[in-house]
Amino acid sequence: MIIETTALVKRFGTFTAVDGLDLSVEEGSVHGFLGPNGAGKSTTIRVLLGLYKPTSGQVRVTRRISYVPGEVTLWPNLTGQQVLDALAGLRGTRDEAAERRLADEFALDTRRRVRTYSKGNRQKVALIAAFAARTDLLILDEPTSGLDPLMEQLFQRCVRDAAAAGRTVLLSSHILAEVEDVCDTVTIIKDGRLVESGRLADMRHLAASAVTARLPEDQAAVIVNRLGFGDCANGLLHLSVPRDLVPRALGLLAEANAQDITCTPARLEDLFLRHYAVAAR
Ligand SMILES: Nc1ncnc2c1ncn2[C@@H]1O[C@H](COP(=O)(O)OP(=O)(O)OP(=O)(O)O)[C@@H](O)[C@H]1O
Repeated sequence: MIIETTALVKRFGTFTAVDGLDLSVEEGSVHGFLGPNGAGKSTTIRVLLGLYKPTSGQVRVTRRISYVPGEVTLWPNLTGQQVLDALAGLRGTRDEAAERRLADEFALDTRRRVRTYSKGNRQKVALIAAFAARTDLLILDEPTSGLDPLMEQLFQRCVRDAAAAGRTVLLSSHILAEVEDVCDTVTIIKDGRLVESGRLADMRHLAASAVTARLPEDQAAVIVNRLGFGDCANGLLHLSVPRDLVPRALGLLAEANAQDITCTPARLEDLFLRHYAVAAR
């Protein structure tokens, strides 16, 4: 594990922001870090970075980290290039060719002063510095909130490239499609506690597929009866089918000569929203 926290607690006065969190991130993985507002993601990340001292619990993490926050604040009077120079100076190692290539791809004019940059452009400076650095771990805390869709695509490619190069990525995000596209494992937290953690593929398996088909109501009723679930309205049958029962359900529909059969695999969005809602109760 490149990140491992055990029973991590972080209190601010009497308020407990992180409440006994076990977070494990395997080396080489792209790990999504999810949870509703105020769940404790940024606080956990700040503990990992050494910016906050844990109240109790253990933290193990590599020291070779690049970090990109959601709100990037930089020296306003420096140009983008001077900021990249300064960050490289602090880090001590540098791959200037990679920085130039990324600045080009992100279409960032590094000759301009940071003061004149939009939120997205400030994020680009931090992302370029992070991706170009030769660090083992990228900690990205909602890093794409200011990026347009084209840049979001480029961001996702950079994450995949980082993973292909053997680096680990911890990505905190509210953009579920982004997490679904780039992450292989996720941790969901709420109120500073773990709700769920594991491989995305396994979580998908736990969720139901949506099956619809058109067939006469009496035949639909037979299928609903045999499966033990389902709703039929206006000749359209709706089934929410656990993954392992999908072949059986489709077999029954084919036997009954159903028309317009559709089968949609579980969307992670539904799964996450369910988790958020369950956790919020
Ligand atoms: N320095 C601080 N002092 C007091 N309370 C804090 C401090 N930092 C965070 N908190 C509180 O801890 C809780 C967790 O905040 P945190 O920023 O870690 O959540 P988050 O999961 O990152 O949320 P979001 O998705 O909105 O960014 C919040 O209720 C917040 O108000």
